[in-house]
Parts: sequence; C-alpha cells; structure tokens
Amino acid sequence: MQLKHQPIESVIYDSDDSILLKAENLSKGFTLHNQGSVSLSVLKEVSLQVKQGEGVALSGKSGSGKSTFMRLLYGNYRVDSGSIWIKHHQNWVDLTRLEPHELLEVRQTTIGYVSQFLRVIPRVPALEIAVEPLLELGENIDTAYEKVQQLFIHLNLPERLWSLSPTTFSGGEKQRVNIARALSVDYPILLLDEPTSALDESNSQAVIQLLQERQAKGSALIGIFHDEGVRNQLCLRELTFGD
Ligand SMILES: Nc1ncnc2c1ncn2[C@@H]1O[C@H](COP(=O)(O)OP(=O)(O)OP(=O)(O)O)[C@@H](O)[C@H]1O
Repeated sequence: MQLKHQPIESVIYDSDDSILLKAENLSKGFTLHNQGSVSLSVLKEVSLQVKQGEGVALSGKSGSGKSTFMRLLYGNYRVDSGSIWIKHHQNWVDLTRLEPHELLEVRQTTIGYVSQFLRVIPRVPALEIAVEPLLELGENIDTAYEKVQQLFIHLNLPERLWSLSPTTFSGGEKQRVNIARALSVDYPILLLDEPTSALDESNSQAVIQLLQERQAKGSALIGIFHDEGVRNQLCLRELTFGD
C-alpha cells in the first residue's frame, strides 16, 4: 500500500521497540459553563503503555472516565496535562501537540477507532462507506473493494445490503459495517468502544476472530468491553478507572 506520510517529528524515546503507545500522566476535567461553571475532574494523572499485540481493557464504574480516556487517545478531547506518545511509522509523535492535519494523518494510518455507532450518510451505500478509509490512503480501487467485501463476508453481512445505504439497517448490521470500515486498514493501534454491543453470539465471535488476527499480526487493542467473555478473549491487561 502506498502511504503519503512524511515524518512529523522524531524523538529518541524508548529502547523497547515493541511499544506503540505511551500515555503519560493524563489529566482531564470539564467546566460546565452553562451550569454555574462547575468544574468536574474526571482523569488525574493516568498513564498507560501498550505494546504490539497487547489487549488492554478499560474498566471501571459508569462515569469513571473510560470513554473520556479513549477520546483523549484519539485526539477528540484535548488533555489538560500529560502526553500521548504514538509510534507513527518509525517516529514518535505526541498526539497532544499535533496540528489538526497531522492528527488526521496519524488517524489515517496508525490509530483506528471502532465507535459503537456508525455515522450513516444518507444515500451512500454500505460498501462505499466501508471502503472510504482505504481509498483515502490511495489504495487501488479493486483491491480496496475486494478487501471490504471479504470483511463483509466474514462478518456475515448479507450481500443484498451491500449496495444499500445503512440508514435503515438494524443496529447489528450498522455495527458490522462500522467494524469493516475500521478494520479495512491495518492500523497498528485500534481503539474499540463496545465493538460487539449490538451483535449476537456468532457475529460477536466473527468480530473477535478478526481482532485476534490483528493482534497476532502485532496490532495493539485498547477498548471498553462490557461483555466479560469478549474482554477476556482479547485482553490480558486491564486499566481500571475510578476508586
Ligand atoms: N463533554 C463533556 N462535558 C462535560 N462532562 C463530561 C463530558 N464528557 C464526559 N463528561 C463527564 O465525565 C465523566 C466520565 O464520563 P465518561 O463518559 O468518560 O465515563 P465512562 O466511564 O465511559 O462511563 P460509561 O461506562 O457510563 O459509558 C462523567 O461524569 C461525565 O458526565
């Protein structure tokens, strides 16, 4: 696959070559401006280091900050303090200091995000939604479509749905389109927000199998999994939030 990447920033960092992500002392709070400027401290100095092929489950009570932490790792929220070092190709970059176009570049090739819900675009067929990240990377059209079709087949998404817009799909069908989209690119780091929440047992297993294959190839998984069975099949480590 052809990548358009140019190095963003190089630092001499860690001697362990297998580390892909290093979050250091992340703190995050919110100020509720429309509610008397109440301050809410959610994360205090949270650190995490993740290596190739590892799975780390984010756990803790509802409201303890799991989603907030994941959003920080994807650059959706700004940190109050701390650093998020990501191995982007052969360079270490601090996600908290990237320009918006640099962040987009890191998201295109290095860090993928499987959200719980598919952002449906009216009138755009499932196949086109799922193939978009690969085409943006400059992948050959036939190869890109072939890859996504194979993912759809693996995920048991009926072929009659492929050319339809997911607007009317069931929750589980939308989730499988979303997973195919996110797994079409071989991201070294995958963030997973309840990737099987809308799926039945056999479809969940199909997703778990794909994710395990990615792990075997070296991808690191960081995710929120309320289903203990799913969590245990993917993660040997846990980062617990709250008290
Ligand atoms: N954008 C925001 N503005 C204000 N408060 C927020 C915002 N995002 C999260 N919070 C607050 O931060 C706290 C942590 O929320 P978060 O969604 O990270 O928890 P969680 O552990 O993922 O919960 P759940 O398991 O219920 O999804 C909550 O008290 C929530 O209200």
